[in-house]
Amino acid sequence: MSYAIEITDLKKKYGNHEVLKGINFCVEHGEVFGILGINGAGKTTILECIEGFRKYHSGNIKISGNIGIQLQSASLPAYMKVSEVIQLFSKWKRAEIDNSLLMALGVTDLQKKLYTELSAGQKRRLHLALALIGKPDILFLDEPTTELDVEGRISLHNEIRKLNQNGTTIILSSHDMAEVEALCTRIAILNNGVISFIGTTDELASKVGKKYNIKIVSELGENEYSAVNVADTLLSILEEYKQKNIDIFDIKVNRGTLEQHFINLSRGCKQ
Ligand SMILES: Nc1ncnc2c1ncn2[C@@H]1O[C@H](COP(=O)(O)OP(=O)(O)OP(=O)(O)O)[C@@H](O)[C@H]1O
Repeated sequence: MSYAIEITDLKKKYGNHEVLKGINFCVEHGEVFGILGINGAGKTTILECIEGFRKYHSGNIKISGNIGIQLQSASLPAYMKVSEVIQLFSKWKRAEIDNSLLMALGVTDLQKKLYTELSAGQKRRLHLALALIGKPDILFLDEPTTELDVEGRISLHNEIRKLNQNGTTIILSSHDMAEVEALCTRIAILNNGVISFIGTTDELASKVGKKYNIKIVSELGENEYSAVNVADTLLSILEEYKQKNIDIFDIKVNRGTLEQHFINLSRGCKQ
């Protein structure tokens, strides 16, 4: 089988700090593949090694297709106009500017603005548009929706989905399990320099077991409970509050993040 990306035994150190201790994974053509991990786990390092921006000490990286890379925030000169940045990138990539793409990403109306005048969300959109000049087969997104509000995240997620439906293979890094659940066909979780899980989010859920957090805000303050069966647990909590005549002001039920469960499991923490 031919893969879009094949990584074999990738190792990387910064001084004596071994950040990647032998990473192995493949990304299939047409996948949205997520790399997850806590701060400092090495997500950006992996992406930058694959993109060719970072040297690595050993291992192999094979890429099949042309690539587009979404820049990090504040990575362009502050006083360049958006139109100038777009022209610069299209010359550099020797590709025509795709006006329909700029329109779809909401970049058309920003062209007269200086880069420094853009909001975080507008910068993310511009960075995505720049990454897509030349129609890459494989798109790299490093924490694509950090700093965005809910509306900005949803709209960028929709654009990412559309790109994937049109055949672009996407590899993204994130700390946000909700984001990767919404977007990714498969995920890899990075932990202490190795991949401690690879598979679908459903496979991860069945591996760690589904748990929910119940938060009760009452006249006594906030109390949190963990539950596998929400209805049964909630019922018994409510009975207890009723018997003790305690006023409840608010109840919230969230699914505990799969990522946290998994990281806890792999560190041997009590669930
Ligand atoms: N240029 C560098 N020199 C020295 N150490 C570095 C360098 N870049 C990264 N590191 C270290 O390597 C580790 C992994 O960093 P990396 O940025 O790859 O993690 P990350 O998972 O992307 O983190 P985050 O989620 O915070 O962006 C961290 O401990 C970091 O301090």
